[in-house]
Amino acid sequence: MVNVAILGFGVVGSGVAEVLTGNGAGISKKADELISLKYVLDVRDFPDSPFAACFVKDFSVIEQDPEVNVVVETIGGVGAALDFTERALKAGKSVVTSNKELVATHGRRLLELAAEHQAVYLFEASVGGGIPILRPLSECMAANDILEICGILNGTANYIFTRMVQDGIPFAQALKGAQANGYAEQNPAADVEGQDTCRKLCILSSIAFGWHLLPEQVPTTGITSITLADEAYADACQRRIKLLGRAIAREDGTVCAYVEPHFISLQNPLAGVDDVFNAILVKGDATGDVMFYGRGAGKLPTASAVVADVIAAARQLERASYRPWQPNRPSSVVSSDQLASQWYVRLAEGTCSGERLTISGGKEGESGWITPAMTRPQLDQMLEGKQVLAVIRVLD
Ligand SMILES: NC(=O)C1=CN([C@@H]2O[C@H](COP(=O)(O)OP(=O)(O)OC[C@H]3O[C@@H](n4cnc5c(N)ncnc54)[C@H](OP(=O)(O)O)[C@@H]3O)[C@@H](O)[C@H]2O)C=CC1
Ligand SMILES: N[C@@H](CC=O)C(=O)O
Repeated sequence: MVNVAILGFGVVGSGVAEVLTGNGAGISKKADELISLKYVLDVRDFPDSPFAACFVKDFSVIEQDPEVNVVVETIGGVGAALDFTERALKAGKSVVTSNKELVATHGRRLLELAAEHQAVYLFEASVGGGIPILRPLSECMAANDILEICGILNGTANYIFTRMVQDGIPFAQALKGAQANGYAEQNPAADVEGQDTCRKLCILSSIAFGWHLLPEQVPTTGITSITLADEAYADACQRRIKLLGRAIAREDGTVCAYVEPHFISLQNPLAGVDDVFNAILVKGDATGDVMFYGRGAGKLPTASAVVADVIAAARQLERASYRPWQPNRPSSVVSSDQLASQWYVRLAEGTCSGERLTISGGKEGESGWITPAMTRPQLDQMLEGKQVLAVIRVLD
């Protein structure tokens, strides 16, 4: 019998309770064990919940109960979530989480702590919501050297772009829709300013390259400055705007990782990824491109990934875990400034070298451009003295 405790009964935690109990018979069969929900911990009260009898307020009840084998952490952040995770692992309980902030910053140490206490630490739901990505990357692609990871990794940002383009609604209104659907972080700044994508890119890179890439090493630009005018210029040159996390392995062993919105051509498979969907292109030296696609956020898709990890933890405690990755290598990270590409530029007035884009109903004097390929420092030099309204990297 495997007893589960859920920490944090929000969007994901309540979904985990629903899936665990709703699909209970099948789940227990797949785990070769009866899996039972014993506790739910939350700061709030949920008297009307069907799980009301499971609620506790004090984590030590869970920590000290020898019958609890698996703890699901769906609180988020690096405060109480870190404290409870460490205490659960030290008590020999396996921990399953959707908390990418915690994994991206403390994942290496928590994997080591789990191994020291014969427990496992699993976090499939921390990247790509319901998309199976971490285990396939770590196991099914293990024979490859990973050359590049490039993905739409934030459901909220992608939902916002889709609503802006398809419904013509402004950014703030589209963000409200993402929040109403339970896609956004508690503080949605992490979604729209790119940190959430950055954290997921760090987790993917740490697994792919075998050493801990830290969020502070990844230059990150979000989507808050993107307007309907930029979307119109993207449309005018048969491109879509998408927020991408990219990590490129270079021949000298260094990695160039960054998060930025991109103008991507309609031929790129990522261009057609809309709404809350995420997609991750992984290029292996043997496989070439492999694409992972599915719902990147939301209650039940994310709960699906969490519960799959609960089953993995129940089935094969000693084999389910990721190998702790190596410590960070500060000298192995190179700046995206070195990466040449074409750029979309929107100017308040004047001209710029490259192809001029035309939209109907644009503001007087304003113009959009696709420049020749160059690095960001070269672009900044070219634009010196001009009134620049937007700059977005192009990826064809
Ligand atoms: N929503 C999604 O689609 C996805 C979310 N994630 C990640 O999963 C995690 C949870 O996200 P989500 O469910 O959306 O977040 P929610 O804010 O909906 O849920 C978190 C819950 O934990 C409660 N909580 C806060 N502090 C404590 C504490 N100290 N002890 C017990 N409970 C506490 C919160 O209460 P209160 O509200 O009162 O603060 C809330 O009920 C985050 O790390 C998020 O990034 C990952 C993939 C998808
Ligand atoms: N806020 C996140 C939730 C899933 O990780 C997102 O929108 O992708």
